[in-house]
Amino acid sequence: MPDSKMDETKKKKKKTAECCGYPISIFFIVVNEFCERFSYYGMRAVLVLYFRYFLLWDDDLATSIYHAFVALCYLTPILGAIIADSWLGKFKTIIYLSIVYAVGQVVMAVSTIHDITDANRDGTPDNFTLHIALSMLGLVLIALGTGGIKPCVAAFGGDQFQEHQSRQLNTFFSVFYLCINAGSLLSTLITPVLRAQECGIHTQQQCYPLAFGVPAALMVVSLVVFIAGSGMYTKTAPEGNIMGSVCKCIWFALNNRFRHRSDIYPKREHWMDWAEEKYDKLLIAQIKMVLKVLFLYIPLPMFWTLFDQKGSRWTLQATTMTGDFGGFVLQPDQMQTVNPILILTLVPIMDRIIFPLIKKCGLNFSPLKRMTVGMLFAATAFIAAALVQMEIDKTLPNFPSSSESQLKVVNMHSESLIVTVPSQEPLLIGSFESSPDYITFDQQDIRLAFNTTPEINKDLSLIKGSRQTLIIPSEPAEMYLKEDIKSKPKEGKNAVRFVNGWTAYLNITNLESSLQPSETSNYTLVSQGMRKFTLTDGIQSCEFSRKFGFGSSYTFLIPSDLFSTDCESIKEIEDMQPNSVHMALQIPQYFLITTGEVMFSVTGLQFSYSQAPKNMKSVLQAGWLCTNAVGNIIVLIVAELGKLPKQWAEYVLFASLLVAVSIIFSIMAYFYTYIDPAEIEAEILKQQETDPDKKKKKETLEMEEKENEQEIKQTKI
Ligand SMILES: CC(C)C[C@H](NC(=O)CN)C(=O)O
Repeated sequence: MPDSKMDETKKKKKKTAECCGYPISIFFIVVNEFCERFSYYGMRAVLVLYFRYFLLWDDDLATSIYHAFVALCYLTPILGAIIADSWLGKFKTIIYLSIVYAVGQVVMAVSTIHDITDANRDGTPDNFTLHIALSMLGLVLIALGTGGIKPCVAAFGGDQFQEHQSRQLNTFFSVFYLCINAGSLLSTLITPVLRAQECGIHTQQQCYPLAFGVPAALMVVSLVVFIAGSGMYTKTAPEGNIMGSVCKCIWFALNNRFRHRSDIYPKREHWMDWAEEKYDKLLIAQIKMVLKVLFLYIPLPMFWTLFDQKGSRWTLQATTMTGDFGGFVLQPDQMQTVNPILILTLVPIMDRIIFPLIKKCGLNFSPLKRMTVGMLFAATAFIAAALVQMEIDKTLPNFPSSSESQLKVVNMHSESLIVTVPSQEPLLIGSFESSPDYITFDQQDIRLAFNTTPEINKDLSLIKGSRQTLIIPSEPAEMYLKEDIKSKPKEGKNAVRFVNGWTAYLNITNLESSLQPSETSNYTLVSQGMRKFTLTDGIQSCEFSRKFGFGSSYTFLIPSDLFSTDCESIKEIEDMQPNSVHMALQIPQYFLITTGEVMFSVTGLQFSYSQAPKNMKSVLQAGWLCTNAVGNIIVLIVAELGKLPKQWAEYVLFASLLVAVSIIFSIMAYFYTYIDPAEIEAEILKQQETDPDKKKKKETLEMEEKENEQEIKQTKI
């Protein structure tokens, strides 16, 4: 860094106003971070639902676009860092990219207003292409904004501290992390509630515009708060195209090393020293510092691979559990809020009690050791998840394998029936009852015999890997097969269907269409809690209520005396038991992974700042965030490729991989020597002032280059 610029920064640093030992300016930065994270996580909380139920994408497309968006959000930091460190400086970069971000959030919110294309006023958008185009544009702008400012805000916060405030600097990173999680916790709780409201101009629909609009407003607030602190910040000037210089310098070092590969040239301490002929010693030293840290980052994505499965695999696991806590009911996706809640409690405990206690015991719990322990905690969390999964597996129905088929028989006939089934004892099925459970067959084609008069023999061709129910209506000869669900219903919901034993058409609330006599409806999904169904044939009606748990499936048999018994004679057949393992069992795994996160992520954030040269702080923050993006990409790949037959086995595999990676990381960390970049930089600057060799080396190189050029010309002639 040129001396004049260093002096300028120092001069500015002297002026910063303090409160309790902290620069006042960081107040604006942490509030800005809180609002920004509220905006980001709030929008993310309802994004998949928007894809699924507004744009009507299928599950796979919705999940893939969601993960691709998250990965993009953690890849764009490198762009933001380059802009900040090389061109605009952190302050301006944060302002400009925050504007892009806010515009993105507004575009996203606009894309969710169904009325803008609902010309026929039926409550569904008429022009999906416009909504998709707007939302994709919004998401790209958001990813650019959120990712772009992310490395700059943390580093800019760090820049506000002076040399004597190193203790406060560490606390700042913890408070910064607290704000991230406070913002994420509040928005994850609030935006789903906003989404559940109904709003609209022509028709009342789920209120996505409000759920996306509030995060957009918070982003504007975040920008205003940041600008409000403008007069108080320490602003370090950008250093010119630093990334360009870094790349050229590395390229030159590699080239020069290759040109001097013969043994006659004396070895140099580091391969980057081969750039000495042309480049500043300071730049070379700075690149060495950055490369050393980036090398150390190589194993880190594995941590995020496990960490980010909270939102996917662990939430899916929660859908096979029960969330009834007596006084309140927790939905499967709400379990994720346990993470920010624990962060808010664990960060102060670690900072104020655990780490000082460890220090008091005389143990050197260095940042890299903390990160290793953090990884081990995350691995243990996955072992805990595997144990919970084993408990769940014990309660799951025995679903058919891909070569098996399963069958249940429902008798709606007025008399009991004896059914002869291949390689089974004959089944006695009472009138208006079903066979006790699904019968599993290895073959697809089976023949059933019924003791009706005359006897009926029925050849069935079952579907492999499926569960089916054979419905025997009041007229047994008209029996038919109906396909059943073969996995737990999504999102912890309950799948219900009705078989119409009433003598006329029936309309049932929540069902798509009316039911003909003897017909079986398709499944409809209902949430946990008390649910009411009104059944009517257009003349008479009655109400049927039932309390549902999580993840069950029922077939309700409607009798011929439906209205005379006021719906009370409806019979339920439990096709799938409700979940019985409690979601509270997930708390230990959340506790372990969050402890791991505090040790790994908060420390990593501090480490990336402290080990970076002054002009590359944002670049290193971006490198740190990229480890997260790579982790997310690994999740995508593993989810696609590595389908293990048992979920618990997959958890154990991930835990083992992380243990292996943490061992490698601890070895790498053992050889890492902590540095004070400012000290090294100052020393080199001092040396350079008195180095007569430098000029000579440059001259020699220039001469060599000229000679080469002449040689080339002569050869051409
Ligand atoms: C760990 C993320 C890369 C950073 C952080 N997330 C959390 O703190 C989640 N507990 C964020 O900045 O969003």
